[in-house]
Amino acid sequence: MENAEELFRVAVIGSGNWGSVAAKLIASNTVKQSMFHDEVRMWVFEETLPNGRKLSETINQENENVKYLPGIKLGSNVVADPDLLNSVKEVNMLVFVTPHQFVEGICKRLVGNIRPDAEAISLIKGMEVKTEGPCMISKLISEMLSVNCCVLMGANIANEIAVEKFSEATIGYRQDKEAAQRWARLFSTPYFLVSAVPDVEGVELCGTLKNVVAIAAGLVDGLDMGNNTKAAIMRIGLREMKAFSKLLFSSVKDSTFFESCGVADLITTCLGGRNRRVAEAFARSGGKRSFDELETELLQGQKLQGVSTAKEVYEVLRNRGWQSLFPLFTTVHEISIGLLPPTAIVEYSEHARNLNLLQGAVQLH
Ligand SMILES: NC(=O)c1ccc[n+]([C@@H]2O[C@H](COP(=O)([O-])OP(=O)(O)OC[C@H]3O[C@@H](n4cnc5c(N)ncnc54)[C@H](O)[C@@H]3O)[C@@H](O)[C@H]2O)c1
Ligand SMILES: O=P(O)(O)OC[C@H](O)CO
Repeated sequence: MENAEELFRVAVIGSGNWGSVAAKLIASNTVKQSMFHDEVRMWVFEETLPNGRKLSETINQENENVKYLPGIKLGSNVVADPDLLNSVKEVNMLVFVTPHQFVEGICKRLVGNIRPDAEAISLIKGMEVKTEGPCMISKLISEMLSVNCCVLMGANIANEIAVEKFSEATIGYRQDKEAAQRWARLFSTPYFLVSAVPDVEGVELCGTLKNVVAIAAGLVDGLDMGNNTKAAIMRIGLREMKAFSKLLFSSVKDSTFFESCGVADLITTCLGGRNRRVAEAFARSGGKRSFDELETELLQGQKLQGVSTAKEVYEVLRNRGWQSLFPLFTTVHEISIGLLPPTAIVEYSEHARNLNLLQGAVQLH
């Protein structure tokens, strides 16, 4: 902070389903806590609604995101703004919450246009794959904008938090514990319990990779395989999440997988998430309808992260010759591009062999 008495000003960059709930959570705190400026700006990727009105105008008039979070009041101190650069003016706490595929473009526009003392947090579950290797979204934000970037992930189906049902979340931070505590103060409410761990990569990889496992869980639902099969998929998936994370970053801690961002998010997403839902419909179509088509039909503008993340993970596996070590991740991608039928997710003989390999290759216990 340039001036010790200056209040922290927050902007939420993104206004989808989770972005809108994040704005609501934050707005309920900024009005109560004197360290924060009351107003919360929310950048809106502008669109015209079927009634001809602009989404941002409607949000400001009705205090509701009628497209991505209908029926929920955001708080009168949330101000929607379709102008990205204006939305971050004077802001020193930037909350990134868009589908991961749009972040790089957004950051390019923000370069040179944010406060030098700004700090960031990413609620985005996903990664990018560059020629030099995988790049987590928090690192992309941090490097492009020269800001410290924490992450917040957890068992957080947005529609449930919107109606204030109790849930937990995990902040991952690198060194700046004070910043992590400030983020925790900004997000915590009696129904949204936030804790912080010094493991950015572990927290972010949990949130990212569980979306691939959720696609697998949706496939077994669509094949009517039952609960035992789904539990097996979740167990194998968790094991691959942990092995992949530790191979990429030796600093990732085992304990992170027992936080909300780990096993809890995996469970909620595999039971009730959008990735699961669309994958179920894909399997029920026998793989004949594409994920893109089903996403458009079922989610009405909301975005899946699991299919693109499976592709990104697959690229990493292929580049490093690790495919046979990660049969579930590999199979999800090959099913999603039509190389294998949906039933391949439960053809286990090869998986079992490969899981033994995995145990030998990676220190799992
Ligand atoms: N929805 C949830 O329950 C939930 C919970 C936790 C984390 N997340 C994560 O939060 C992130 C954001 O998800 P969400 O649910 O808020 O979004 P969403 O899927 O509901 O909405 C899609 C958003 O993308 C915007 N968009 C479309 N095209 C764009 C473009 N070209 N450039 C920029 N924006 C564009 C839309 O306007 C909309 O705001 C994702 O990484 C997701 O995995 C979601
Ligand atoms: O609806 P999904 O599958 O995008 O998952 C939502 C959240 O990530 C659950 O924590």
